[in-house]
Amino acid sequence: MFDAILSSIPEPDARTAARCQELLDAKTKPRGSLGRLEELACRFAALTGKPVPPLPAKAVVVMAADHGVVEEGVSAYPAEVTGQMVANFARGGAAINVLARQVGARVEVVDVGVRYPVEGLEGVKVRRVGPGTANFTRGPAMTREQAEAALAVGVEVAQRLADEGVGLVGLGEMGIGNTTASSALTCVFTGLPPEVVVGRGTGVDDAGLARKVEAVRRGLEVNRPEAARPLEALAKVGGFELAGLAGVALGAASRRVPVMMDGFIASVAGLVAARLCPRVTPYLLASHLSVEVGHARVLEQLGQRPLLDLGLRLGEGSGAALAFGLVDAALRVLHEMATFTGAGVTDIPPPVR
Ligand SMILES: O=C(O)c1ccc[n+]([C@@H]2O[C@H](COP(=O)([O-])O)[C@@H](O)[C@H]2O)c1
Ligand SMILES: Cc1cc2nc[nH]c2cc1C
Repeated sequence: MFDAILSSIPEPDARTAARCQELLDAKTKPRGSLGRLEELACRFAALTGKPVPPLPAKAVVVMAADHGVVEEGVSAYPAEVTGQMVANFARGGAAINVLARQVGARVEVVDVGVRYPVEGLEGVKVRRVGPGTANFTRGPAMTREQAEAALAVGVEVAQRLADEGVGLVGLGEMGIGNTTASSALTCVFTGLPPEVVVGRGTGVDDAGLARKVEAVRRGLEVNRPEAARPLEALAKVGGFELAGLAGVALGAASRRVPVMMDGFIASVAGLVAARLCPRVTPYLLASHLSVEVGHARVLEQLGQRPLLDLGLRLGEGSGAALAFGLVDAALRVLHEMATFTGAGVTDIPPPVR
């Protein structure tokens, strides 16, 4: 089903990136002095195929779903909060609504499997694959068909956004219990044990942390997910929002749209997409480093360095929205800064290559 999408993801264009770097080197600044902003501009050039990419229209996709594993006492909050927060997103009152307004990004909220939904919300796309996943300590979280259906929702949302002119997509999520599912997937794809990967999520105490480690350990023992079978692993110990966001990454990359990951959960979704289709990897940008301990391990696997380190552990796409501001800054430099020649500033000769 995904073969056509997977083979249609274009490779980044190194020559366009080199042209972008030449243009940056002609700007009135010591060479390389805008550091990672220069890298970011060149990455956009490589991905979009344009040496001076236009400032992109931006969207954060917030996928929401629930997790059967919450029965094991792994979150500081009850499952009801997932649906209640979806209502908050719909009213524009959540952190992501505020941070998206700050950078002029739209927020697309998708219910891919909320257990206790608030019905009749305006602006929420309802694409429920199930009423939350099953408890993965007792068997698979979902069927392979459900994993594929949730992936397809994400692909469809991302491709529609691209058709509407969106040129940068952020991955956001909401799902009580989803740091437990994300930890299980991190164990699968890194080979690390649960004690190293599991963190406190919304803020569980020491007893909650111990229950979480044990739930991940049992989930791996009961389901035996394998890194070499990423779709099965996603079905066995993943979540509907994780699958949906992996689909968003694939759909965006298929349209040459860069993807800004958020914290731990959104980055695990990025890692799932990369394992399903390695060609997506260069499209994945790391916005920030979450407090959640497993996040650094996931970014290591993706070969990504986060742009920001603000002590965030919220999710919702909050860090992605904040990093959108850096993308605009990097691209504005390309568009608006004067050159040495234009401004009559003395440059040093370029190195002989
Ligand atoms: O983005 C992160 O790194 C992050 C770290 C910890 C918690 N969260 C958010 O908190 C919820 C999951 O936490 P928990 O404890 O219920 O597994 C979910 O809605 C996430 O958006 C998000
Ligand atoms: C209130 C609340 C808001 C959130 N946003 C993302 N995850 C969340 C978890 C809780 C508990």
